[in-house]
Amino acid sequence: MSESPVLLNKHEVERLLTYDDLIPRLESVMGKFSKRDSSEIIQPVRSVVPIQQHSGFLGVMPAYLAAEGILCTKIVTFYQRAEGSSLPSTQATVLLFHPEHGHVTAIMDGEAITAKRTAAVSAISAKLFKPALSEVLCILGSGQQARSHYDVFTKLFKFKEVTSMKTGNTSKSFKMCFCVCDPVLYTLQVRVWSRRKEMAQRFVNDLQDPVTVCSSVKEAVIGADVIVTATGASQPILFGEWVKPGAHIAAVGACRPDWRELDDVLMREAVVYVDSREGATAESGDIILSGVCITFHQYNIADLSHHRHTYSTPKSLFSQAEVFAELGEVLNGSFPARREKTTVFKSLGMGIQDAVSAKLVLEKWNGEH
Ligand SMILES: NC(=O)C1=CN([C@@H]2O[C@H](COP(=O)(O)OP(=O)(O)OC[C@H]3O[C@@H](n4cnc5c(N)ncnc54)[C@H](O)[C@@H]3O)[C@@H](O)[C@H]2O)C=CC1
Ligand SMILES: O=C(O)C1=NCCCC1
Repeated sequence: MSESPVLLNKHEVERLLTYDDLIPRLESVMGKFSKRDSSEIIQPVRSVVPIQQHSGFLGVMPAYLAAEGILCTKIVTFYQRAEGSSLPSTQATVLLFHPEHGHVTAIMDGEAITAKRTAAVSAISAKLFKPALSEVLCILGSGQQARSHYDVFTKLFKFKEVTSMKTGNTSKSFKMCFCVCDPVLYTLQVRVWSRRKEMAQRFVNDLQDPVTVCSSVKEAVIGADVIVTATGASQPILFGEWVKPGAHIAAVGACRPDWRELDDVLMREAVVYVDSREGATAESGDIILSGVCITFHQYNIADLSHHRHTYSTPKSLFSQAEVFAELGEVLNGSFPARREKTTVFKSLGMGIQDAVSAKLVLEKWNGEH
C-alpha cells in the first residue's frame, strides 16, 4: 500500500519555496528542455478547456523529468474577472506522482507556485536581457503576478553598481588621463500602473519601499529600462513607440491565441524570446496576431444566378513577429542574449517550471519532517 499523499496549503508552499533555491533549478530545467531530448523531458503543450459561459479556462499541464524522477501535473483555472473582484483570477493545484509506481505523493497549492515560478522566470529573462544600466522598473498590472514580480525583481535588482570614471592631469610636461573607479549605488526606481488608480495605490500601500503610481501606461513606461506586463488585457496596452530603445519587456499576460498586451510595432521591432516555441505558436496572441493585416481590398463579382459575392484579397500583409530563441536556448548557450537590442520575453508558463517548483517544496517539507 502506498502512503497517503502529503497535502500542502498555500501558506506552506509560500514559506517553503524561496527564490534563491528556485532560480537555479528553473535555469537548469529550461536549458535542458530546449535541447529537446525526449528521453530526459516530456512536456506537451498545455491542454485548455474554455468555459465560455463564465469567461474562464481550465488548463492541464503535465510534465515528466526522467533524470530528476519528477512526474507532475498542474491543474489551473484562469478567469477574466471584473476589476476589484475578491476572487483570484488564477487558481491551481499541483500533483506529484511516484514515477515508478504511479501513485500520488503530494498534492499542493499551485497559486503560490504559479506566482513565484512565473516571476522567477521573468527575473531570469531580465538578468540576461535587461540593459547593463537599468535604473527604472515599470510594472503594468497590480494583481498576484505584479506582486510576485515586484518581490523578485526588487530582491535581485534593487541596487545597481556602476563605476564612475574620473579623468585628470598627472604630469607637468604632458597631459595624461587617468581613471579612478568609484563604485556608486543607485536605487532602482519602481513605477506601477493599473487600470484603476486606486488598485495601483492599494498595491503600493502594501510595500515597504517607495513606488510611483502612474496615471497612464505611457507615463509609466517612458524611459523605463525593464517593463513587466502582468495584466488580464486582451487588447494591446503597451505600444512600441513609448518603449525606450534597448529596454527589456517581460510579457506575462495575454496567454490566449486571441489576446494581446503588446502592439505590432513592439512585437516586430524587438528581439523576441519565448519560454517554449510550441507554446508560443499555439497560445500567444502577441505572436500569432502580430502579422495579421486588417486592411482589405474588396471587390464584387456577379455570378450567373444573379447573386453578388464579395471577395477579399489582402492589400498588404505584414509578416508575423519572429521568435528569435527560447530562454532555455540562451541558458544552454545555443543562442545569444541580445542585450543591446529592445527585447521581449513572452512568457506563457510551462509544466516543467511547476514540476521543479513542486519537487523543491516537497524536498524542503521532507527535510523538516
Ligand atoms: N505567463 C505565465 O506563466 C502566467 C501568466 N498569467 C497571466 O498573467 C496575467 C496576470 O495574472 P494575475 O496577476 O494572476 O491576475 P490578477 O487578476 O491578480 O491581476 C490582473 C491584473 O490585470 C489587470 N487587468 C485586467 N484586465 C485588464 C485589462 N483589460 N486591461 C488592463 N489591465 C487589466 C487587473 O486590473 C489586475 O491588475 C493574466 O493574464 C494571467 O493569465 C498567470 C499565471 C502564469
Ligand atoms: O502557466 C500557467 O500556470 C498559466 N499560464 C497562463 C494562464 C494562467 C496560468
